Amino acid sequence: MSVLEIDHLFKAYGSVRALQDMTFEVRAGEIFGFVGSNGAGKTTTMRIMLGVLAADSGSVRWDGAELDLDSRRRVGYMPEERGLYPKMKVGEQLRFLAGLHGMSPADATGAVERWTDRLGVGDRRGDNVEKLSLGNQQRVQLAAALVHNPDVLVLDEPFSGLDPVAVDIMSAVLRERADAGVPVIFSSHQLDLVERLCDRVGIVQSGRMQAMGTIDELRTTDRPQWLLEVGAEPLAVVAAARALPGVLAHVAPGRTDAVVVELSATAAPGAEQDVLRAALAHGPVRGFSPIRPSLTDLFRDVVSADADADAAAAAGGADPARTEPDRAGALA
Ligand SMILES: Nc1ncnc2c1ncn2[C@@H]1O[C@H](COP(=O)(O)OP(=O)(O)OP(=O)(O)O)[C@@H](O)[C@H]1O
Repeated sequence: MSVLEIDHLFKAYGSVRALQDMTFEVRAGEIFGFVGSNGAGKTTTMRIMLGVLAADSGSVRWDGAELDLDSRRRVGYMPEERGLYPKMKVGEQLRFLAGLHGMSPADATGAVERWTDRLGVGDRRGDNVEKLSLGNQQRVQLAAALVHNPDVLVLDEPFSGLDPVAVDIMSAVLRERADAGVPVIFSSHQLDLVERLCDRVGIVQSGRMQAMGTIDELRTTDRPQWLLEVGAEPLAVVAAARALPGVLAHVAPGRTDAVVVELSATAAPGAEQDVLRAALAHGPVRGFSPIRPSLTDLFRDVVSADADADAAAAAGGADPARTEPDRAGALA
């Protein structure tokens, strides 16, 4: 299967270490969400993937071969800073870009019509780009990334500033391209959208891939939590749960009728059922369900773990070139 491999990229801008061993892969047919705090290194990685920027070391490979000038023509790229000529007509500009990617004028015209119609800007083909709203310019920018039917799609924040209808159109287009076998990678700060749309997600921080996997894999933890909704007396239930080996419990924050139960590694298999039985012995149980962290929760965990590691390094205790947190290695 074809794979886009980002392999041990390092990049510094003067004293700023933007990428420090950035490594991950995007498989054919998957949508990969690239998330991270501001300044984490997403744009730098994408620019290196496109050859717009040179890495200090490391490589980017597609199908096992290092990306070169020729193979990069088969990549559709949507740069963060956008790259349209404001005073050029939408249709003319897209045909020009398609031509640069080697399409014949007839094929280019057909593709431009198809994509502008699909993205809802077909009636703006005769307008200068600068006359379009920012959201519509962004739709044109996506058309520019798609017009030459690329084998790989790399999109830097394609969803920022789009209205909900445009988000739906863009999401459907990305899913369609992935289903056609194209690896799709995009960066975004809209984590709900990433959670909904992506097959796998990579969370970057300080120029490294800190956690990677499907949302379900990222949620997997050796300390599963459950929410136990009880009629009354949550403290009695907390005490009963804590009496079981390896079980931690506390009243759910902001609630007077619910208990958070956490099973540590020393809890017996199926200990949650023992907790349930213990709670039922105290009164009715209205709900009992696993707590599934959102991508936003997972993201916060990664970022705060990184901040803690930085603080430890600053205090002189830890190796600044620390190893990656647990999730990264386990799920990469
Ligand atoms: N041209 C440049 N010159 C100097 N430093 C730069 C340059 N471009 C990026 N950086 C720095 O490199 C680091 C990574 O930046 P990058 O733009 O890759 O992050 P990002 O994850 O895309 O952030 P954002 O989510 O804000 O777009 C940051 O510390 C940034 O300030």
